[in-house]
Amino acid sequence: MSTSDSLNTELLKKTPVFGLRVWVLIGLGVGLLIVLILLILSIWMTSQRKMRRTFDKFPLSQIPNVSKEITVDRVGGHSLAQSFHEREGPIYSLNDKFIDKDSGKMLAHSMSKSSDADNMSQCSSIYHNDRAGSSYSGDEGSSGPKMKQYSSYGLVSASPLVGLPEFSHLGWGHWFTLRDLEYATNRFSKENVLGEGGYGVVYRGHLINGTQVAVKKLLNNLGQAEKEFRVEVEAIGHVRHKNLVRLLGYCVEGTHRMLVYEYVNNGNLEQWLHGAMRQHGVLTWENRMKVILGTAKALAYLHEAIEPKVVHRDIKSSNILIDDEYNGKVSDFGLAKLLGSGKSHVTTRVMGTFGYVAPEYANTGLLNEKSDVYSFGVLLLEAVTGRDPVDYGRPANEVNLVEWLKMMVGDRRAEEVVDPALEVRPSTRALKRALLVALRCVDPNADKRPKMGQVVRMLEAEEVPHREDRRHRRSHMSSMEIEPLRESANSSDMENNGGTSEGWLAGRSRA
Ligand SMILES: Nc1ncnc2c1ncn2[C@@H]1O[C@H](COP(=O)(O)OP(=O)(O)OP(=O)(O)O)[C@@H](O)[C@H]1O
Repeated sequence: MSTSDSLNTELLKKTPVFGLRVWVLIGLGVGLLIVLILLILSIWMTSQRKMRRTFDKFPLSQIPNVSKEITVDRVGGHSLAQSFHEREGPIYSLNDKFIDKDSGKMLAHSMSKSSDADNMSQCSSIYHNDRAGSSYSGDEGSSGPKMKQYSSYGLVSASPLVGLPEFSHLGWGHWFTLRDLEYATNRFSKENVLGEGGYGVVYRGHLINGTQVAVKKLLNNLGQAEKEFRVEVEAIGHVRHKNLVRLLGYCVEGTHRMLVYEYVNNGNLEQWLHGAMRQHGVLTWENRMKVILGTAKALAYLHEAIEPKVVHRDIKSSNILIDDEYNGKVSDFGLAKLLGSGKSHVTTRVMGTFGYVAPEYANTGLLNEKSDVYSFGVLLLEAVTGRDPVDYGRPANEVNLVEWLKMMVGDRRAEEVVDPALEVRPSTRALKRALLVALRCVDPNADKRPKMGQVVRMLEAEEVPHREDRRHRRSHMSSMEIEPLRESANSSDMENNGGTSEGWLAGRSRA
């Protein structure tokens, strides 16, 4: 028998497997193998595609660190940073750039100069320099941009990702579509409403990657041009600090204007002092001071560390959000400007909130960062006393918190102003320090109020020295810190009440 005949015979033999012949079994085996290979291939390809899509869509934690390659072009022989430094900017011009004053590095550049800023299908973005742990190392001496897509202003134009949400892979934020945010907030459901303020309704949301966010749906009757809105949001979005609520992105679609913020999960100071969060217990003195100090640092940053400086205009307890470690985070900064001051309903917003507004701002509309300092002083008094800045439920001489406080200090009754809800009272020294700072901040004379940087230093000072250390104290706490207090006390109502805060703060008893 030939070999092929014997092979045929072998193939035709029946096997114990369902009596199938050998050749049928071999065929089945090969077929199964092919199907298996195809299956594995398709699973692999699908997972690859998914991964790419997730990355494209929400790379919040995966922004590639390419800032080292950023170059800052020179304009007329000057670096941009230098030329911005040389220019005296207005208080808050969002079409301008933010610069870290210490380093002179550019924090942000508005997208208004982008050649394709008008093109909705493109996402222009900007780069930032986070003060803490910056990875920016722009080579200012470089003769030209290293990456093609940078315009000569250092702007980045991300390539259009047709059909996918835009994101700025070098900069701070995301351009969300209305659909993204509808999905995140369950179609802006009532259950997700966190609250409503003068600017619009705030919703809790979850992005597709699980990130919790707060979506502020702005009142859409502002008629603000799309480009202008985006320019301003992008400028605000770059101002970053541990104690400022982070803006993650925004949405501009039709008449919709939305801002997407990091979600801060532990209520706001107003709720802790007077409202919903009280059921979680009383905010301890230490946590109150932690929140206050964080707020002071954020304001010092806005006023003193960036150029042009930012005046918040609406410092109040409901704008101080609190995280689960009791860090205070200032929200709504820049919104008054963002939404434009010319619009009628915004006018009241620009004027801040009753009880917190500095007298000169309320009277004349004159605005500078010292108005924020005043509001901060009121906030501090609110935290110390647990009282509302204005409370018509109280006797006439107690309605206005600042006036009442001055009266109490003047009457040597400062120990009585502490929030009675506090289970553990602060030490006299800690109380003195807080009141000293607050009284200086609410000085009727704006020029005499300290800068926020000074406020931070005063709050951080280990302790207010004893009376016996007074000589020493002059060097410890600079005269800058003591003298204005005496003057402020003299110029304030306290004098009429027979005493000065400095007298009390120095531990003197009334003769
Ligand atoms: N990023 C956020 N994370 C968590 N909650 C937030 C966030 N932003 C705002 N909220 C909450 O949403 C609610 C509404 O906030 P919003 O700032 O709009 O109003 P407001 O501060 O009460 O008033 P105003 O508009 O006058 O500032 C508040 O309870 C606030 O604590």
